[in-house]
Amino acid sequence: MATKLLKTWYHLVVSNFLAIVAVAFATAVLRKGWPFSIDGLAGWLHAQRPVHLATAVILMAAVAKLWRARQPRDVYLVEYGCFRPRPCFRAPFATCREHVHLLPYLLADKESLSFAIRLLERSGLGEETCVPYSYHYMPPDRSLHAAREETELVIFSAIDDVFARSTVTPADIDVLIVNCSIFTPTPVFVDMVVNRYKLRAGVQSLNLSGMGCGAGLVAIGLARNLLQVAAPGTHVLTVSTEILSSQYYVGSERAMLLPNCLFRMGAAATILTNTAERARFKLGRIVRTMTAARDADYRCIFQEEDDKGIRGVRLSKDLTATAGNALKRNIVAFGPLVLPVSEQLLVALSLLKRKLLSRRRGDSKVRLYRPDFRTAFEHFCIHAGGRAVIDEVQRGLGLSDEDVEASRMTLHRFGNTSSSLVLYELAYAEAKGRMRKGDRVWMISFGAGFECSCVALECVRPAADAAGPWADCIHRYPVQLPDVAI
Ligand SMILES: CC(C)(COP(=O)(O)OP(=O)(O)OC[C@H]1O[C@@H](n2cnc3c(N)ncnc32)[C@H](O)[C@@H]1OP(=O)(O)O)[C@@H](O)C(=O)NCCC(=O)NCCSC(=O)CC(=O)O
Repeated sequence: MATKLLKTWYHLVVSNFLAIVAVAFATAVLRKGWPFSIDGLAGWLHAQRPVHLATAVILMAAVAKLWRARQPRDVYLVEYGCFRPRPCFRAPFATCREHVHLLPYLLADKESLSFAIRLLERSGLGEETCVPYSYHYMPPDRSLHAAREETELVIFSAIDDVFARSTVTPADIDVLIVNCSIFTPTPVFVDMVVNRYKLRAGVQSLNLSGMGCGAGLVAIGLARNLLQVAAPGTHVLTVSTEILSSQYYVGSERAMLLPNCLFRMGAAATILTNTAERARFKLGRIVRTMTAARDADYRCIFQEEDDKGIRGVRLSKDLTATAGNALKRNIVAFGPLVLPVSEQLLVALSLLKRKLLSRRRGDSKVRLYRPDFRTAFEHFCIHAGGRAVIDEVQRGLGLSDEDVEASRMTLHRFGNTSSSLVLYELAYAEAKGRMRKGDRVWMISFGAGFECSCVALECVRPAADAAGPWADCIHRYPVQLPDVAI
């Protein structure tokens, strides 16, 4: 109790140190110079030549305007929308179990069969996650036609949702960014969207592919960069998805079977702009870290053919450790931008202590202080790549079960929907009514490459209702997750 109180006082004093010094200084100056005479000041101004006063005012106004113009514009999230799958797409465990028992290549390899079932049951996914129509066929329909059908369903639903929730119309969109990692048809996704919503001929469009689950935040970062220098009132529409139909792995290699168990259908769309009206969130700091220079990291999520020439995506067993390391590197840059001074001071002191002790005793094992990110954020949206990925981030950042609830529940309800996941998690916090004006959100994503992106948001206006992907089930969450420790 006493330690908690001490910590609160410490944060209060250190975080407001500059303000405290400024007030003390101003008081000292006032005490020395008091009493000021208004008449004296008026007299002094009167004694100046009017032309000098006017020049000074104009000069100050020009400098202020120039300074303001050189500042990057603030960027806002106007609204976001997510694809909500209908119950007919559900893939309960019983159906998955039955289906894998009907796949001849898995039947021939009993070990891989039981491995796939065991992983599914321990993955953190629930009974209501959804897969595209193509997966409900036996064997799965991996045709281009099926993939295109899935694409149109998920991305148009997400875009319809975001337009329905905001006053922005398709005619207002100036820039369009769509990301999908594995599947890239021709014409590409942006053309599909332009065609469907009849966007203006001059719309700038970008398609991001092959970047895995991290691409959703990469798209938001790209939109932010464009909006910071664009004319006021510019609107960017981003769409994040992963199309599964053509990617179902029909072999028996464990590391390549894992994506079949984890990935589920989903998509999310956001509208961003650079004026504050109509905004729901203000974008804060964004930091992206690439670790692809390390061979192991580069091959961590790898699309290739197995021994039998069957194409799939191999997920390395080291993925969670790789994600943890990438996040650590990211935090080195992100932390100082978002943490309060009081936390940064504690990190600096522990660094100093380690340096001194290692010099004196050769003891380099002094633990560094782990900053408390809960002093900087009220909500955490961690890419729910799998149960172990959330475990790793929770452990690494020292977060509580409540802090990672949105991630675990999203994995349970929707599965790993790839780059759209973090927006489903944001929707969870909003649907639960936990988001308040001024609340800060930390989004963390990982993606093939390997890379880690962090985005900070501040809530300007919470959602008016719980409509969205969680509308029909939020009352059942949080659910008790099965204990898989044994
Ligand atoms: C899959 C799990 C739920 C399984 O958890 P468990 O509690 O069962 O325990 P576990 O980790 O020991 O694994 C159980 C068994 O699976 C094996 N196993 C685990 N991961 C494996 C892998 N990648 N390749 C091959 N085998 C693997 C283990 O060796 C062990 O085998 P045995 O029992 O024989 O010893 C978890 O490991 C997990 O969440 N892993 C991370 C999943 C992941 O990579 N997600 C990221 C997706 S990519 C992404 O999201 C980003 C992107 O696409 O860009």
